[in-house]
Amino acid sequence: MQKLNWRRIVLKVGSALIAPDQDGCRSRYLLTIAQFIVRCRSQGIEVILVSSGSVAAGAHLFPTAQERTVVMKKAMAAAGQTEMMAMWDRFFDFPSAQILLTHGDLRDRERYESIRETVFTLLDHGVLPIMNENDTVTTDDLKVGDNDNLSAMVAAAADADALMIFSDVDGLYDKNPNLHDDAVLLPEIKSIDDSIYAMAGCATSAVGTGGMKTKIEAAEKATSHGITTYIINGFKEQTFTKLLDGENPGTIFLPYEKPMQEAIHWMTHTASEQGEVVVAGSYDESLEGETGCIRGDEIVAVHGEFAVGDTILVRSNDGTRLAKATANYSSCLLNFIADNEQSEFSDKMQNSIGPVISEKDIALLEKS
Ligand SMILES: Nc1ncnc2c1ncn2[C@@H]1O[C@H](COP(=O)(O)OP(=O)(O)O)[C@@H](O)[C@H]1O
Ligand SMILES: N[C@@H](CCC(=O)OP(=O)(O)O)C(=O)O
Repeated sequence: MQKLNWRRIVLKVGSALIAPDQDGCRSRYLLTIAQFIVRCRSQGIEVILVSSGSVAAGAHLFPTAQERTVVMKKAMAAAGQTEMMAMWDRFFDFPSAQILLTHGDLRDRERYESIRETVFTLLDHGVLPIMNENDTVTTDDLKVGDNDNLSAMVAAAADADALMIFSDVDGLYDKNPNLHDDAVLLPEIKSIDDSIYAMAGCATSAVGTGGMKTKIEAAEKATSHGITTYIINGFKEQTFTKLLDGENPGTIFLPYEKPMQEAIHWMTHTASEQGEVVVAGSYDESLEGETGCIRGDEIVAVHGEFAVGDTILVRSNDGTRLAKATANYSSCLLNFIADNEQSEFSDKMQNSIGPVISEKDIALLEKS
């Protein structure tokens, strides 16, 4: 067998593979995935598993449930997660560890660093991290909402070389293959633009969450961090043989040639802004020329409440999203600077505190 040149990979397993009959966990497909994990580890490849399926796995424990309300799904997830972890654990003769998280954890830089450190420590000690969204505690504001995007955030946090999204189709087709007989499989995607998103339809399986759209979003997040991304069929054994032979069994999304630096990637794709600073200048005037230099007299308005170190959105007054950045000032102080007519005051502040946003903590956004 040829030696694969991945150092660390993230595998994302969809609900349909965990509970194909929607009647509790089944080992039918997981056994092959588990064998793949064992083979990768025996070649020295570090593996992180993102496993969906807690709701699908737990549903059978609530036979009298009339409807799948949000609260009912949370209860199913809480109960199903235990069954699912027990199932995974049975396959391995090495330890595994459960990490449940939300977007609230990933978008907070301190908690994000803590997740990274824990994952690296587990890997250093040969423990398999198994991750999922913490469905029981999520709210609309706190959740990632789908494990495709979550797995891409995890892959970026873990500095993985490859992200493999195992689904119930062979890869990305030019249209939904479950609805169109003439759909064509696309083996390689060099760059992701609107035409790629236009191919994605919704999930047609009973248990899937995001369909192809969230998988393309995940591929965009991961490839922009230099992570090769696969969408592949987890139901077929030959998928795993091909992967181990170094072949492409589905769709491969090629990584950016110039990947974003880790902190900028986190700010662009994982952090969400706590507030907004509206500036008078245009994109080029405010940010491209002297990156990070926003003068106090350029600030038109400050929206939301944020503290030093929070992520903010910089927007021009024509509505264009210019950048995401780490705030060096609180919203309270920036409001004061914006309201103060005398520019000497803001100059004095900036001379002592520094620029409103710093050059190293700024992610320029597309003009949108
Ligand atoms: N262009 C497309 N190519 C492939 N599958 C597509 C496409 N558009 C929509 N789909 C649907 O996406 C489904 C996979 O997504 P989903 O059901 O969320 O799976 P998972 O549980 O693996 O995340 C496929 O079964 C298919 O019905
Ligand atoms: N956190 C949820 C999974 C949500 C999800 O993204 O599901 P899927 O589309 O099957 O990957 C669960 O464990 O049921």
